Amino acid sequence: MRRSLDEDPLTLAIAPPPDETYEQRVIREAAEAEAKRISDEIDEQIRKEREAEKKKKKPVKLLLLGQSESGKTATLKNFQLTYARKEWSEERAAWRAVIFLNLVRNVNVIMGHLSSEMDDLPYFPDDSSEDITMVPRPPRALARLKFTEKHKRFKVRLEPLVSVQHALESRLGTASLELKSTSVNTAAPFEPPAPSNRRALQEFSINSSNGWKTALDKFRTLRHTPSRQENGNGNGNGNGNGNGNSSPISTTSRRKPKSEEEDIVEVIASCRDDIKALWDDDIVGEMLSRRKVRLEDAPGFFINDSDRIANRDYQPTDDDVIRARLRTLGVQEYRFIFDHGRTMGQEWRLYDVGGTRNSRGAWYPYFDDAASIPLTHHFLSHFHISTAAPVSFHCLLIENNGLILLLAVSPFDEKLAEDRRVNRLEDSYLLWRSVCACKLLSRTQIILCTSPIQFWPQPFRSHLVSLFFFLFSHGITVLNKCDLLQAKLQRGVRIRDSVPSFGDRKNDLQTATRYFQQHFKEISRSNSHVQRPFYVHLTSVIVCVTNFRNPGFLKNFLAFFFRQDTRSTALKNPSCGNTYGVPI
Ligand SMILES: Nc1nc2c(ncn2[C@@H]2O[C@H](COP(=O)(O)OP(=O)(O)OP(=O)(O)O)[C@@H](O)[C@H]2O)c(=O)[nH]1
Ligand SMILES: [Mg+2]
Repeated sequence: MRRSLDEDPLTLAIAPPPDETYEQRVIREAAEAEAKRISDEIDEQIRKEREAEKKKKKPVKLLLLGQSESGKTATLKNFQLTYARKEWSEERAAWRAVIFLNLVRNVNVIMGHLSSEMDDLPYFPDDSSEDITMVPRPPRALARLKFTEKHKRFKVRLEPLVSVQHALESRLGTASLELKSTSVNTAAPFEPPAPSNRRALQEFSINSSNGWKTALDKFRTLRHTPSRQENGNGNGNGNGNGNGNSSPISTTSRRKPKSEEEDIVEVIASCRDDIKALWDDDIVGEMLSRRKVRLEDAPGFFINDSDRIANRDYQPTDDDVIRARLRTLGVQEYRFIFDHGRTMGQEWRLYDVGGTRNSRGAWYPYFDDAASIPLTHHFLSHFHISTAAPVSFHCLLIENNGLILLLAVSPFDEKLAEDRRVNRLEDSYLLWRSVCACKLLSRTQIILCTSPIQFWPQPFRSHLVSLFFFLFSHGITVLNKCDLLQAKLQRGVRIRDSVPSFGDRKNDLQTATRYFQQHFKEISRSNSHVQRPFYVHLTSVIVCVTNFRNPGFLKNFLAFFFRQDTRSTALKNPSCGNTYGVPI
């Protein structure tokens, strides 16, 4: 049975009264129009919010690549420091152990050299399978150094730091140990793995549970859960358990973790004056220079800060954390929700990889934008590359997002830690060439950094991410490890001695950076399947300072970061790049 329209209860309810006057009708219709306007406004608002939500939800994914020690993790830390401050400050204290380890390890390196020099022996750092011919030895023609009682005392007093190093290493896990050798002898691991290098892939897993986060977590857990451990010992009090004084820390010690940590701090603090005296000692300085040991340029160098760090109350500063060195293992995924700034609420996923040659095989799956299996943290931690897993199965991470390749030019005269036969710069060239030639990446914009931005003055650091936004759209070279490069050149290290093709060019920063950039550009041009735009930007602190003397640069630099629409302007106008970049 059909009801007539007049009988519909809703229609009846909203129908105007039958005796409505003309004035009443005008008022009613105006009210209805106003209600509709408000309703439309609300709908529009909801639509906009949904759109914004959709945009916001799409995370920005960024893959950080580069050889070991090129500064990938330092770059990641810069992101975190700038845009996820809460997480950063929660984590900062846990870096104390890493910084202690970095400090102690450097002291132990000096002590190793000192002992062998005093005994007139060559020194082989750690248990590395170092080629004897590559170990720097003092020239025989020089007179023997005059060691005194003071040096003997250093040996005795700083001896406990060896055990401290081992204790810290065992706490922090594999990431705290630098790789000393590898069976992989190629810089280009991203070709689909041939049977011959599948073995290398097997050596590690893609795992988010073995990186610095986990290393730090281990340390944090130990610090925050003393009571559980203490119960086992039948004594509920963490202090004064009669284990004595600053005796060397034993890795096999069964003492409570909290007191072990206190012991570590105690030993380091008690060695403070000797560390300083050792570093300031002229004979030791002469010995290191004869042996061509430049600890100041090495990752995680903190001896100059030992007064502050070898201290019971020491708490790491932001700079300390960025300078701290802990190797990345496998592939690590980090998620940041930016907690302020223009991109507040935006989720970023950064993928930090291990850069040693034997780790690079793990990068390949991350280039694959053919498949699109969503990758979660959980998934990562259970995903292993094995000889059985076909590479095509590996999943997309980078969709239409970016990739930052960090290549250091400053170690032009250094060797890879994992393969002492390979020059670092040569490895960088090979790496860059294979990334350019990689078909999977042929349409990916690549950001080539020659080091992270960690040594920028603080005010400029906060623009790091904005810079990367810009770089995303370009595929740009950022030459950024100029602090070390310049220091090296100023000390008189000649590039041509390590890079013969550099020839008789001027041995200064500007000439060197131009030369290296040109080389990278040539490699890109001759190896890329699809030509990429190639701009060069100098971003290290030293170059920044130089550039800031140029008002044009400063104006553009600031305008670029502070104006909402500058990014698109810069994109439309390629000459913009030259204002603060270097045309080559
Ligand atoms: N002086 C100087 N030191 C840098 C620079 N970039 C990185 N470092 C230091 O070099 C060390 C290595 O940097 P990381 O960020 O750990 O290198 P990585 O690329 O993550 O290395 P892997 O994890 O082994 O692949 C750290 O102690 C950094 O503080 C730079 O531009 N100048
Ligand atoms: Mg790293």
